[in-house]
Amino acid sequence: MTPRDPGATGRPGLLVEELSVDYPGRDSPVHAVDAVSLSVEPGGALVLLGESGSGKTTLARTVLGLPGRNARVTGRIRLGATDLRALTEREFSRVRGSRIGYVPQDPTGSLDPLRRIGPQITEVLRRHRVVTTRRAARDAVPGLLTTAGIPEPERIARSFPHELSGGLRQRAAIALAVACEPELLIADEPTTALDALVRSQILDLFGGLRSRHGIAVLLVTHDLAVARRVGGQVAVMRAGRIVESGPADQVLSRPAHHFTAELVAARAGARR
Ligand SMILES: Nc1ncnc2c1ncn2[C@@H]1O[C@H](COP(=O)(O)OP(=O)(O)OP(=O)(O)O)[C@@H](O)[C@H]1O
Repeated sequence: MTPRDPGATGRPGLLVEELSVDYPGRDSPVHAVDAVSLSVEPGGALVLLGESGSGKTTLARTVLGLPGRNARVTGRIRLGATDLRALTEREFSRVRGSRIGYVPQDPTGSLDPLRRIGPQITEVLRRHRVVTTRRAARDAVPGLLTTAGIPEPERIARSFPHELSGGLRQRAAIALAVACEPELLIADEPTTALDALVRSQILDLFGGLRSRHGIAVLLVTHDLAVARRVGGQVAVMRAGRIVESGPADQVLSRPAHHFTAELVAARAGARR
């Protein structure tokens, strides 16, 4: 991957304005996301922090263009100069994987269990025309696996997902997500299934992708420790709304909103 100057465009990588997502409910609509505005600049990180059901995943999936068929979406979403809400489904499928990478909680959600890691990456590179020949795609694989912190990339490229540890599988999923050098990487609870050491290593990897490649990271978590480790900005969500946002160390050390204070206190209580 080539380094990109994080501030080169001088404009926010991702800009979300007044975004609302409703689903039909039994009696009245469910306001899963309610008039949310946020931005993530190139090379920056925004952690969406909140309890289960607060709307984090719905927000992330809507930015990915996958809010669900029954969703009613209003508001604006821009990536660089592109109005994502104006794209057709066909146009959006070209943006996903090339300009927006996605890392799910469970890497088996993005890796094909029946194919070796290497061919999965070459297929993405060729589908999005990052390279034109099979040979060039194959040559790019070890470097991409190395970028994702994978040792022995040639051996891993020949492995099937089930032959890898959970941490290596998640790294392979990250390599797949950043293969086309996206401007934005969306990660939804990417470390929940991993042990503490591997979790820290993966979160540090996101830091490297930000600083060295200028990728903007939008990370969804319910875990305060993850938000602290990622650093950057935090937006605390509750019932579809952002109740507080700002630099992670500030928001998590000196919360201004009582709900954030409760989250911090609950975490401190759980550690005692
Ligand atoms: N496709 C859907 N149809 C109907 N309601 C939905 C749909 N997707 C999400 N919701 C509702 O939207 C609200 C927000 O859910 P969402 O999954 O975004 O929260 P979350 O903060 O990501 O929680 P979790 O961490 O448990 O995934 C919930 O009330 C959920 O039931």
